[in-house]
Amino acid sequence: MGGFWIYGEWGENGFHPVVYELISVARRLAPKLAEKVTVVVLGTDDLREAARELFRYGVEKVLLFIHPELSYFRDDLYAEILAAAIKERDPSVFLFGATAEGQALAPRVAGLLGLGLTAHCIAFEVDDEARLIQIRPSFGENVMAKIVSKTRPQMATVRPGVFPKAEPQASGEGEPEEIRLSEVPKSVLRRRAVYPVPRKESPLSEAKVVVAGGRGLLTKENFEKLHELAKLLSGAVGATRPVCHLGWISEEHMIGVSGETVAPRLYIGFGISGALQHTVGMEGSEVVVAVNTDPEATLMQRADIAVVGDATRILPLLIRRIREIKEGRDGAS
Ligand SMILES: Cc1cc2nc3c(=O)[nH]c(=O)nc-3n(C[C@H](O)[C@H](O)[C@H](O)COP(=O)(O)OP(=O)(O)OC[C@H]3O[C@@H](n4cnc5c(N)ncnc54)[C@H](O)[C@@H]3O)c2cc1C
Repeated sequence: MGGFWIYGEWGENGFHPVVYELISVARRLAPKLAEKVTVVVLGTDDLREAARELFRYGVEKVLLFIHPELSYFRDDLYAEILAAAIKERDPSVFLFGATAEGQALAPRVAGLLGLGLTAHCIAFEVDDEARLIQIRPSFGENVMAKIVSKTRPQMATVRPGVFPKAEPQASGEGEPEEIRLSEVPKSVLRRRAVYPVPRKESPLSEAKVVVAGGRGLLTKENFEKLHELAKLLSGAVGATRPVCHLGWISEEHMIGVSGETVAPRLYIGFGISGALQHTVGMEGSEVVVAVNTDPEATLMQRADIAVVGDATRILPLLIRRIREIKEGRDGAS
C-alpha cells in the first residue's frame, strides 16, 4: 500500500499549522483504508530534525526529499518531484492544506498526472468500498457535495482551521526516509526578495472567544457594541458577509466560505440566521450561543444555548452585566 499522504508545508517557523490538522484527519481515516499516515516533505538537510518530530504526532512515515534547490517553495519544481514520487510509490490519498502554497501546488501535481482534485474540503468520510468521500460546499455554496475521485491517489485540498490539530503523543519516534536527489528539474522561478507580511495581533482564526454579528443587529451603531463585548471577553469580533458589505465592519472579520474559519471555545452569534456559507466557517466552535428573534433560525437549532430575543437589546444588557461582574470581582480583590 502506497500510503495516506499529506503534504508537509513548512516555513520559517516550522511546519504550517494545517499540517497538524491534516495529520488528525489522516489518523482517523488512514486505518479504514489500511494505509499508513505519511507526511511528504521537500527541503534541505536543515529539515531533518523537524521532520523527525512529526512522529510524535502519530505520523507513521515521513518521506524527506532533499536537495539544495528545494530550500524554498517553487511550485513548478515541487510539483515535478511530487508527481514523480506519486508514480513511483502509488499512494491512495494525497491531501494538501488549502493555503496559498497548497493551492498553487496541488493543481499542478494533479495536472501533471491527469488526476482529479477536490478543492477546499471541510469534511471526509470513508465508504463501505474504502473510497474517500470528499465533502465541500458547492453550487453557490448552497449544498454540501460529496465527491469521489475516479483517479488514484484521491487528491484534495483542505480548508485550514476546520479540523482539530493532532496533539503530540507521549511516545512516537521514527526516522524519516531520506531521498537524496542527485538532480532536480529546472525551475523557471527565482526568489529575489522576501517581504514578510506583519502578523495581526489577535487573528480571528486563533481567538478563543468570537462574538459575531449579523443583519439582525439592524444598525452599524448596534454592531459596533460587539467590540466592547469582545474586549470584555478577550475575544475577537466576527461578522456575516452582508454586514461586511453594508460597511459595518471590514471584510477581514467575515466568517464563512468567503472569509475566515474560526474554532473558538465560545462563539456567540447575534442576529445571525446561520446560512451554510457562514456556519462552515464556525462549526468547529466548542460552545455556540445564538441570539435571535426567530427560534427556528438555523443557528438557533445548531446552538448549545439559544436565546430567543432582540439582539439589539440583549447585547448591551450582556455588556453591562459582564462589566458589573468584573467590577465586582475587581472591587473584592
Ligand atoms: C457564494 C456565496 C458565498 C457566501 N459567503 C458567505 C460567507 O463567507 N459568510 C457569510 O456569513 N455569508 C456568506 N454568504 C451569504 C450567506 O448566504 C447569508 O446570506 C448570510 O450569511 C446571512 O447573513 P445574516 O445572518 O447576517 O443575515 P440574515 O440571513 O438576513 O439573518 C438575519 C437574522 O437576524 C434575525 N433577526 C432579525 N432581527 C433581529 C433582532 N432584532 N434580534 C435578533 N435577531 C434578529 C433574523 O431572524 C435572521 O435570522 C455567501 C453567499 C453566497 C451566495
